Amino acid sequence: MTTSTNGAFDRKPFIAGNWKMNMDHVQGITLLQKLAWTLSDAKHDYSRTEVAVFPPFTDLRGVQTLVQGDNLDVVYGGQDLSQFDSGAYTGDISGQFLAKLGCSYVLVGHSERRTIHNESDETLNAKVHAAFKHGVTPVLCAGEGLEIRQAGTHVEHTLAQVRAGVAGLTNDQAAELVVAYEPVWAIGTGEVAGPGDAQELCAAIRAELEKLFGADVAAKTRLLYGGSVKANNAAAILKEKDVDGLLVGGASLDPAEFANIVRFESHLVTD
Ligand SMILES: O=C[C@H](O)COP(=O)(O)O
Repeated sequence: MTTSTNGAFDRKPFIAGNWKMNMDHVQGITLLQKLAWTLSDAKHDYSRTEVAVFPPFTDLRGVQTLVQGDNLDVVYGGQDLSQFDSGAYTGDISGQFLAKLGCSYVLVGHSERRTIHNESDETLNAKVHAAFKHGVTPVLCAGEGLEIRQAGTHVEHTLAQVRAGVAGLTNDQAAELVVAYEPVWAIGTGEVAGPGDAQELCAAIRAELEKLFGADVAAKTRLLYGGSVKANNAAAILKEKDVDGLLVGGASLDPAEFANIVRFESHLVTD
């Protein structure tokens, strides 16, 4: 993450909490209230760092009501969407429904969807297009498992997932897209990829986007790192040039911890 001479970030930092299958709709409201109070007490500047939460589908209506009722600057999104608009797809959720609930974002291709639900690159590309069709910005997730990391093919593996996910996007869509690099071996394990690992992959993804869409587009696309992020490692990862934000799992369930991650700027050590 680099800043220009006036102290503005090249791309607006994006700190996102993925609640996964945690927090029922009552617990979710309490969590979001506590997070908003904590950030308000700390006078968090939302115009400087965007804050997003990704609750389970069943929480979204309550989150929408709280955000609207209390005028919160927190944005929110779904953890998945269907590639289809409507119809006989039992259990699936249309991007149209997410848009109607005020979702700004939707996760696409989280490793837990790729592995547990066997979602293919082709399906995920259709989901990316479905999100844009309904006016919801996709956060496309990509990253390698441990065996691929050990074999040393993690860069090519991740880039192949990204290429498949962004196929057919317009330049405007590619600029709006968010991509999250999440090495599977670092998710929920306590194993954190070092800042250098996060930078290596984010730089490679940006270079790939530049090849596909041009330098102007690639300079706008925000790239996140996710995998065992905590308040004590967030700032170091975000200091890396091509890392524009974080996708946080477990630590986003603790409002104090997550608020500290959001407030990474106060932990930045100047060289
Ligand atoms: O979506 C979030 C990532 O899967 C990271 O989860 P984690 O922070 O619990 O490792």
